[in-house]
Amino acid sequence: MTTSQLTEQIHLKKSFLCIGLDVDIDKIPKHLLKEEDPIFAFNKAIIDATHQLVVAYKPNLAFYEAQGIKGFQALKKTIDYLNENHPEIFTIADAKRGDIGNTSGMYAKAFFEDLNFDSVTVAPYMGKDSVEPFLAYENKHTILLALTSNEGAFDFQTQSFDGEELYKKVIKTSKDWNNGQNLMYVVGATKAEHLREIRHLIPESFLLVPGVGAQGGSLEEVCKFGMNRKVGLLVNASRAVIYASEDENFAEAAATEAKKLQQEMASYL
Ligand SMILES: O=c1ccn([C@@H]2O[C@H](COP(=O)(O)O)[C@@H](O)[C@H]2O)c(=O)[nH]1
Repeated sequence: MTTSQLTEQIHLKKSFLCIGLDVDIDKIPKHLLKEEDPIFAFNKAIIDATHQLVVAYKPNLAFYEAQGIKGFQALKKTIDYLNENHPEIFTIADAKRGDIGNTSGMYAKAFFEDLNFDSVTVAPYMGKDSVEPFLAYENKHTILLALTSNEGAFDFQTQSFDGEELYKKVIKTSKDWNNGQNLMYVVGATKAEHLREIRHLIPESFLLVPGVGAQGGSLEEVCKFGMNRKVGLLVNASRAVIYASEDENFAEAAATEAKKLQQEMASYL
């Protein structure tokens, strides 16, 4: 999917909401446990109930890897279900990968060819040759961790080296990498006050913004400081949406929470 197609969807749906499919088997409604594949059954119900309200879904790989082969099968079924039924929805493998070049090439092949995600999150700290294998894929997107939503972001990312904060150095340096037009960046909603400066560095890039909902980030502030003339934002909420209810009505409850976020987003567009 191209970024223009993604922007079209944002305007069509009046939404830049991404739902995080972070499925913890211990948190899903108990009646689903008798299904052959409870994780996929949960995801399918959430997708069926919310797809008109969102422009992206983001399964976080940790939740699937934690379930071994069954988790991988559920992930594969989920991405296939999305690509077959909702090809207009942007998909993000939140995997935070990155390694020496030939290994990164294998990660890129796994997420872009085999699983056919539109994008994957990548850690920048092994540098250019660890990221460029992802960037080489046309119409696929590499979402680089810039300023993350967690407290530990202050340990390294906001520390100054040669008078410049490390996350800014990451952003500036990455712009010169081959196929840098395929980059997007992760900026936590909990760090919204940094978005104005980030927008000076990358006025046109899409930002994936996790941290509203369970982590307490403000959607209003994210929009105030982070929105560009083409919107340029994908705001993620996982737990606050998918675990809105533990009962049989969990998918409707998720849709209600997603609708609240979508309506607030519509008011900022
Ligand atoms: O800086 C980051 C990068 C990634 N994440 C991921 O986003 C979701 C957030 O989940 P919530 O339940 O809405 O808090 C989760 O998959 C994180 O691993 C992030 O939170 N911050």
